[in-house]
Amino acid sequence: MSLNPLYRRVVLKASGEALMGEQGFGIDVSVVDRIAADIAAARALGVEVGVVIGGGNIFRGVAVASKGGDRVTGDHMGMLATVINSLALRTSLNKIGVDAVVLSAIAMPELCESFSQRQATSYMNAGKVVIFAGGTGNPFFTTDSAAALRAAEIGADALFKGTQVDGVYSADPHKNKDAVRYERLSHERVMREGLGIMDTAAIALARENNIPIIVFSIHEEGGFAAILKGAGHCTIVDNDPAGLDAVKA
Ligand SMILES: Nc1ncnc2c1ncn2[C@@H]1O[C@H](COP(=O)(O)OP(=O)(O)O)[C@@H](O)[C@H]1O
Ligand SMILES: O=c1ccn([C@@H]2O[C@H](COP(=O)(O)OP(=O)(O)O)[C@@H](O)[C@H]2O)c(=O)[nH]1
Repeated sequence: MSLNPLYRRVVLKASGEALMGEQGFGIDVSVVDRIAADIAAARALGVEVGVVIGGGNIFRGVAVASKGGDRVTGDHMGMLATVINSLALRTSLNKIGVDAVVLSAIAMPELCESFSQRQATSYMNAGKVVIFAGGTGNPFFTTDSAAALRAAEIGADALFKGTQVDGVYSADPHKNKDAVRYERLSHERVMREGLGIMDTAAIALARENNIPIIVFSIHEEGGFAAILKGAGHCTIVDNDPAGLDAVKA
């Protein structure tokens, strides 16, 4: 049976902040369970899925630095937060019968395996959901950059950014109610206009490796699989082969 998803292998970047639900901090298990169900639906289409989760629901290094603390230690704490979130997602996936493994950029063998490109590729070939924990393993980076990096390393066809908003806008829609949503635009334009949906390092890495970025709302139940079937609501950021540069919704 061919289900013909748009992409064969993808990396999903799931917002850390989304995991806290209405609580304002930490992990709301019902939200993690729902994201796990969305990943299961993507797997059911035959798509190989790698996942990077943020840590903003628990800790961000910049928050320490802004109060005069040590940025590097703060970033270490942020990376640990992504491991906590990754373990929560693995639990939710296993609970519904999805085979999932956590590979961490920071070695912590009692909790999970360490990341290597070879091991990650081998698990993905075997149909496991691979959760990339610990970001890039380096301070001064973000989980968006980690997602772009892992997508390049495992040869993903697309990077899905599941975030708080339903696409890329002409300005931050949380700050500007007149912002217009794009249907499609180039990596180059996102960088040129400083559209703050993802950090520039992540966009640049995706552009250099010709990886499209699909920006969609992580809060939309079933949104991930719907986009994979060509039906969902999102913005596609790609290398603009048609020379369109940007198409407004
Ligand atoms: N041009 C833009 N289009 C869409 N969102 C934007 C834009 N500029 C800034 N944002 C903001 O970026 C946020 C997502 O970025 P980020 O902090 O990386 O979230 P996440 O927690 O999902 O990783 C959105 O919630 C939105 O408020
Ligand atoms: O490669 C990385 C990835 C993450 N972080 C730290 O982990 C925190 C949580 O990640 P992020 O802010 O990307 O999470 P999200 O915004 O998706 O919740 C960051 O603020 C950084 O402090 C880091 O130092 N290096």
